[in-house]
Amino acid sequence: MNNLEQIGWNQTIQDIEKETLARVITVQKNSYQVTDGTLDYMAHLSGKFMNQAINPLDFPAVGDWVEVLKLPDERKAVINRVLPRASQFVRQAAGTKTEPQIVAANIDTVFIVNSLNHDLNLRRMERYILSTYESGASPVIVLTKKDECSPDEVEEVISHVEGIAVGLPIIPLSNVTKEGIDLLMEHLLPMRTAALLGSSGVGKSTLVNTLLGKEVQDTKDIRSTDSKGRHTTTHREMFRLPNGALLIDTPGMRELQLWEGESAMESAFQDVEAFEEACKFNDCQHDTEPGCQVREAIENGELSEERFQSYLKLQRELAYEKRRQDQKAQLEEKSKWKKVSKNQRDSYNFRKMR
Ligand SMILES: Nc1nc2c(ncn2[C@@H]2O[C@H](COP(=O)(O)OP(=O)(O)OP(=O)(O)O)[C@@H](O)[C@H]2O)c(=O)[nH]1
Ligand SMILES: [Zn+2]
Repeated sequence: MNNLEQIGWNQTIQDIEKETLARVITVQKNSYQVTDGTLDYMAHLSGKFMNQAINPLDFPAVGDWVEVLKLPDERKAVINRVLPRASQFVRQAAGTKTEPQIVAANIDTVFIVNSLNHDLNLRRMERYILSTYESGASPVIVLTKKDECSPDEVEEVISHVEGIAVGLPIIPLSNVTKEGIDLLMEHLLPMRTAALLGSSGVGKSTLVNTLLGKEVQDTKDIRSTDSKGRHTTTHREMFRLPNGALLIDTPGMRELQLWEGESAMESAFQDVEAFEEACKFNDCQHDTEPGCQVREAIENGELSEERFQSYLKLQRELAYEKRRQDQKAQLEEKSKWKKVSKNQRDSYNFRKMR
């Protein structure tokens, strides 16, 4: 097996020398850790890269394929280029700036992890499904802690989840008894990349350990008895499973917010949009209009009021985001024209002076 195949490379690209390719496994501020499938390297961005990168999305993220210059003796590398991405998770950077930030790249499947035994938040799950579709990856719903529930309880949770995760695989499992892990493995194929998404405490780190068959990710239990400062060492964010599948578990995925998602809404809310399309009037507000299929679906129980409200709320948020982005684009356009016209003035003044 070629060493790049070990980190998910399954294509041939003629214009790159294979030896110079690596995959980003950890990002910490301006320092990167990359792997060529055999060795890990500490990497930084080359001057050439810095000169070309203008957009925050140009910078490498966990899962990115990068073209590097390797210094094998020192286990160091210089990143020259980020290869085009098959998928990308984007979130807004912290603070008030309307700036996108890339969380992870080249993910094929996202495991949306929830615990079966408490705090099942369907609205949050809808958001995760939406974010996953937005990124270009496929969602799979994972329900942990099956060992703590009776079969009836498991069935009940699944029936709730089925109502919102339309057509998606739903996998109940236990990290304790390992029941259901084999079903999860069907979505962890060699050379493909999966990532974990879900709230704190649902069992993501435990799942990583289960899948790797060893303790690599600290779990809650351990962390609480932990002395301070132990986590200053680099925390790996991408793992290779024994079968060759790759698994991304990055803290960035836990703070996702919505960013551009109109087409994703269609996928995540197919059921609601189908009712909407059937309304008698094109501009139906789903309020008191005659022939409103949305209201009818809610009344006869085909659609839950909560899901419809959640759909409206997410739509409003997306509209708000879009306005903010448009505003920002307008401002940028303005300042660009200011610069252009200043240049024109300058050259005009220059001609006059001659
Ligand atoms: N009974 C049972 N407990 C589990 C299972 N999976 C995880 N746990 C426990 O749940 C707690 C939280 O698990 P973690 O793996 O730390 O959760 P996490 O999602 O990684 O949490 P963060 O790191 O805060 O995001 C730990 O005490 C685990 O031992 C399971 O399938 N069954
Ligand atoms: Zn209607």
